[in-house]
Amino acid sequence: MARMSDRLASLGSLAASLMVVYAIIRRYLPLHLLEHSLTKHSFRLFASVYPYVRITISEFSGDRLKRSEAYTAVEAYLSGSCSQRANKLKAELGADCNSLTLSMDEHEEVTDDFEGAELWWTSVARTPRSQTVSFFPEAEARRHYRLTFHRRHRELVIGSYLAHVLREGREVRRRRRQRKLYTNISGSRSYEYRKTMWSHVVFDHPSTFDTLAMDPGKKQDIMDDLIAFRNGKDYYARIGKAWKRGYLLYGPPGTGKSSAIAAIANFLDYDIYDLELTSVKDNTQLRKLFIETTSKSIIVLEDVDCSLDLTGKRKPKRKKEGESGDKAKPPEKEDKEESKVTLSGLLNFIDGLWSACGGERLIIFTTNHLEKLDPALIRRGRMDKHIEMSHCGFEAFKVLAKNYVGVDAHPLFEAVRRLLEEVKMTPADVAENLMPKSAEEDDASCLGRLVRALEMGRPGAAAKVEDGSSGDETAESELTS
Ligand SMILES: Nc1ncnc2c1ncn2[C@@H]1O[C@H](COP(=O)(O)OP(=O)(O)OP(=O)(O)O)[C@@H](O)[C@H]1O
Ligand SMILES: [Mg+2]
Repeated sequence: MARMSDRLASLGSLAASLMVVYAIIRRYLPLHLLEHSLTKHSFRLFASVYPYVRITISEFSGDRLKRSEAYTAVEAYLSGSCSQRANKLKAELGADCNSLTLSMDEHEEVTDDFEGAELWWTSVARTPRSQTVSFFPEAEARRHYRLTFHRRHRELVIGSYLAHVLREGREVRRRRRQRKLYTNISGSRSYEYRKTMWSHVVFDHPSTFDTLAMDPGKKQDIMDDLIAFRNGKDYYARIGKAWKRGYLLYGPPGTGKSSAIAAIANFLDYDIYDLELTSVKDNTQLRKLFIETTSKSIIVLEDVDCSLDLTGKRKPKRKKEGESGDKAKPPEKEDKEESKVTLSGLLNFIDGLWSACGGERLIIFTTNHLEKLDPALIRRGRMDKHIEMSHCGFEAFKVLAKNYVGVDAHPLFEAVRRLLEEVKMTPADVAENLMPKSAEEDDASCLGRLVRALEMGRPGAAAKVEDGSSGDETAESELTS
């Protein structure tokens, strides 16, 4: 594949000949009256023999405040191909701080192919000839990418290649970016003075569908649904529905609702907006919060039954079984001041006209008490998919056993299977029993602890312990063997 610089070298000799001819004409003929028109014509003549078109993409647009999105997309697009083709590369620390991201160094050229057309990208940096002293000389350089291609590819480049570069470049940037976990809880209440109502940290939760313990069929169903949603842009447009989907995760505490949300975010590679309703002043603020969310994100309302009661008057959040009412309840005054988000405001938030802006958002509610929720809030269309997170079954146990003690099969599995049919234990409790308590503890010991805990949970187990009789003789013999 010929480099653009080689092709330009041969064109250069043609241009040089033309310039010599032009210089001779200028020297010997009184052309001052005709100079303007001749210059124009000589350029036309040169353009007619110069078959290449150039497009320049500058780093900063007019105001120089923000890097142009087109430039960053081209930079990301080229970083993939340049690592294989360019000779001079620049390396910077990537978003994960563990790897280096490569990009083309200045005045370097790479060749690209697109549908049979050959195109050349050059990275150019020019330092302005000003004498001003800058503390950041690097930042002063004006950079741009130059795309050069044969004029016969003009339609292809303008019609589809540039869109391809933008799309691919954005995708590369998306893959490299760090995902974020946003919250609307803020130390200061003066949202008005801040640029955004959300604050964020880097989202780095290790939960995935591989580590999530649930029935494999149910898990696959959720994953298929998520894939259909992520690829559903055209479908949603065709059926006239905003590109968003509601999930309701319900089940007792410790069954993996929050873990499932993290697994979904990791699976889709989306950001999470964790919405704390009790910190939202009113419906207007709720709408603002929604508008400020970006696409490719999950908006989460945890324990929605505790955030808003069915009459629209909010209750303090996080008031769960075992928690004292006083602890969870905010001061009286604050309650009165902030009880302005209504049920209808929340319904609007989920599927009002504003909720369609931006697209590609998943809204997930979690609750421990499905029966407490207003049917309007969870009807299909608002919460399209209802997922029950239930007590640990044998299949879910196998996932936990693999993750926590690294075993796929063990003689104690049969006892666990029988006991799980009888005893309701949450995956959180199963996981806690399986977790080795010291570096020396082996898999049999961890599984044995789980079997004993399950035995204790059997109906009437306490009475049997008191009268000295054993619960499950088979399990007992497997444990001692
Ligand atoms: N299905 C599961 N798969 C894997 N781990 C689980 C699962 N359920 C619970 N766990 C473990 O138990 C812990 C608590 O789970 P999680 O916070 O997801 O429960 P939850 O349903 O959100 O509970 P709550 O209703 O109290 O918010 C997690 O840190 C995780 O390690
Ligand atoms: Mg939770």
